[in-house]
Amino acid sequence: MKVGIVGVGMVGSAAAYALALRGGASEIVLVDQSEAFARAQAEDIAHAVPFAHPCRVSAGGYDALNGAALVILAAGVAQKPGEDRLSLLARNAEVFAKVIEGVRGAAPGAMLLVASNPVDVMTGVALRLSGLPVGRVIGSGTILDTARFRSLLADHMGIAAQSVHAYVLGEHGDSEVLAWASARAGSEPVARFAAQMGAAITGDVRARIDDGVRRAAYRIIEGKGATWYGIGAGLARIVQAVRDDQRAVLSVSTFTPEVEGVQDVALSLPRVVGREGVLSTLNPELAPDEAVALRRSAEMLMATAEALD
Ligand SMILES: NC(=O)C1=CN([C@@H]2O[C@H](COP(=O)(O)OP(=O)(O)OC[C@H]3O[C@@H](n4cnc5c(N)ncnc54)[C@H](O)[C@@H]3O)[C@@H](O)[C@H]2O)C=CC1
Ligand SMILES: CC(=O)C(=O)O
Repeated sequence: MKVGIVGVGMVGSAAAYALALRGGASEIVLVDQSEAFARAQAEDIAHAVPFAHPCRVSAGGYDALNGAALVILAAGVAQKPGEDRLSLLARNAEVFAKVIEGVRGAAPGAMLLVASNPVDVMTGVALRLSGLPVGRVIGSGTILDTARFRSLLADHMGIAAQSVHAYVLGEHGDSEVLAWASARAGSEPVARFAAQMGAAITGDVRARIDDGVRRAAYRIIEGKGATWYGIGAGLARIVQAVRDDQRAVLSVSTFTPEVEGVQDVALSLPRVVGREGVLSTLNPELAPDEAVALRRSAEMLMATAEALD
């Protein structure tokens, strides 16, 4: 499958690298406002290919995206230390106006996978500008937050993150909702599993994990300027679900007709992802406080998207 990536800074290049290492694409084309920068990234990533899977890595202008089945959008500005994701909206919406015109001109059939922040609102922007069907415009949403949640729960219980099934819902951002009530380890509710492992999930543990997930980006950006490895792997995971029609359950963002009484908003819920993009949406069991928090997150995202119009 040919995959394009527009915006090949930290996030776009990490996605390309993860795709190359995982064998997630037969061809990867990098596009950036600086073509020289994209060429340098492509050359560097191509040198990892002999250690991984066969894949052609190149760079070019928008026309090089012709024939791409999926294009990752990671162009625009990123947060500075202390800045929140929503503050990027006006600048990145302007960037998307140009980027989506270029992508649609060269690869009208390509599915769009949005990473630029604030990713939920940008997913709505991409949907509107592209005119594509809803299921073919996917935001990476909380795929990264869900990975952070699973990783912290797994560390606490001393088990593999792959054995933890727990999702972060709503906004990829400050109002996100950790869905504790539906979290499982193996087949057990996570609290029961943790108690059996001698690692009870006390109020303090829960607060520490919540902070660990919700504030992760702020801490990492403070420490090294940006985040890229986690999201790079998350984007590659979504691409593989599409490429292999895996029907994997992933927390990704897409335009949602109704959630907790809020209509027509892009946010994350667990979705079944396959070749045609988002195939269906699951509504996980929520505790009453989680349902209220999800409604608030949805309302905030909707108000933000409306303010942009
Ligand atoms: N969804 C998620 O979980 C995550 C999202 N992000 C977001 O991803 C985006 C990219 O972040 P980084 O890679 O760290 O930033 P970066 O600054 O390293 O890279 C952005 C790239 O976009 C390019 N660009 C800007 N305007 C463009 C245009 N009009 N056309 C083509 N290329 C253009 C720049 O030249 C640059 O190479 C940010 O919005 C950031 O907040 C970052 C981490 C996680
Ligand atoms: C920057 C960002 O959105 C993240 O690492 O979660």
